[in-house]
Amino acid sequence: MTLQNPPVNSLSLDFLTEFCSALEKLEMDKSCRGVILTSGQPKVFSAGLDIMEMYGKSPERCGEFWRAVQEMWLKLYSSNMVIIAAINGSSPAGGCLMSMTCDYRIMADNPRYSIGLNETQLGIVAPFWFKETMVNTVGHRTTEIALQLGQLYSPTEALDIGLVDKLVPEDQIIATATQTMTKWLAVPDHARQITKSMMRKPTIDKLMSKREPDIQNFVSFITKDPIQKSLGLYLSMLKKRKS
Ligand SMILES: CCCCCCCCCCC/C=C/C(=O)SCCNC(=O)CCNC(=O)[C@H](O)C(C)(C)COP(=O)(O)OP(=O)(O)OC[C@H]1O[C@@H](n2cnc3c(N)ncnc32)[C@H](O)[C@@H]1OP(=O)(O)O
Repeated sequence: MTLQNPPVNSLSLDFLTEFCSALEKLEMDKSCRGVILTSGQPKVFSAGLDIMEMYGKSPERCGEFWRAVQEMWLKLYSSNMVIIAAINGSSPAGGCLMSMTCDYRIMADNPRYSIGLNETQLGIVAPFWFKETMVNTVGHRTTEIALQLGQLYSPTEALDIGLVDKLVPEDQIIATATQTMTKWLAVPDHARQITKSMMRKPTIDKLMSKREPDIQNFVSFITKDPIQKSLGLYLSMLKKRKS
């Protein structure tokens, strides 16, 4: 699957809806046992959640957006397929979350790229299921530091902490992902799928049982004046940096 939402693959409501529907089709297709997730945009895997979906929007619209974010995470994290992330660009916040739901992460070895959950840098807070996905990936202590600082890691740093599994030159990323997929698909599906589910079920069940309160939490948090102000400042910083 190639992410194509120019310029930076930000995760808008429409894009998330389209993504989930495409993933569901693959999940139901018995001939599809694995997916390589990559970006069709230069330099960026995904810029994370579309900040415009959280800025100046009605509570109803924010709730609809958050349900779509939950759906994307649930579909990816609980997929029966082998999902390999070929991270061919920067992957902050929601982009990092998306990468962490995959079974294996291969990143392009380019020091200009970065990956991490940088929410606190925007004045917002990564919800419990973002946090738990990271704990499940790199452990508790590393997550505590990463989340409080809103740390973005270079590919080499990400490899050191286990946030990605392998670094390769960018032009070898798909070939490496394909070789890796062959190895993963050599394991009998049922045994691998049960094992994957055993590892991830507690985190998935926790969000499933708290979906509505999590949406309400998000809406009440994101629509608060000081949070809207922080997002506005961050957006103007992004635009200014460009000029
Ligand atoms: C008590 C607890 C309660 C908890 C309740 C929940 C709380 C809320 C949780 C919310 C979780 C949020 C998760 C997120 O994912 S937030 C998004 C974070 N993303 C970022 O910080 C990335 C920002 N972008 C960048 O750093 C760069 O754009 C990037 C490195 C990705 C690419 O750089 P590049 O130089 O190639 O491109 P530009 O910066 O020039 O960007 C091009 C245009 O795209 C716009 N842009 C970029 N990122 C976003 C985005 N995420 N959303 C919307 N728009 C984005 C950028 O402004 C440029 O626009 P213009 O061309 O119009 O200037």
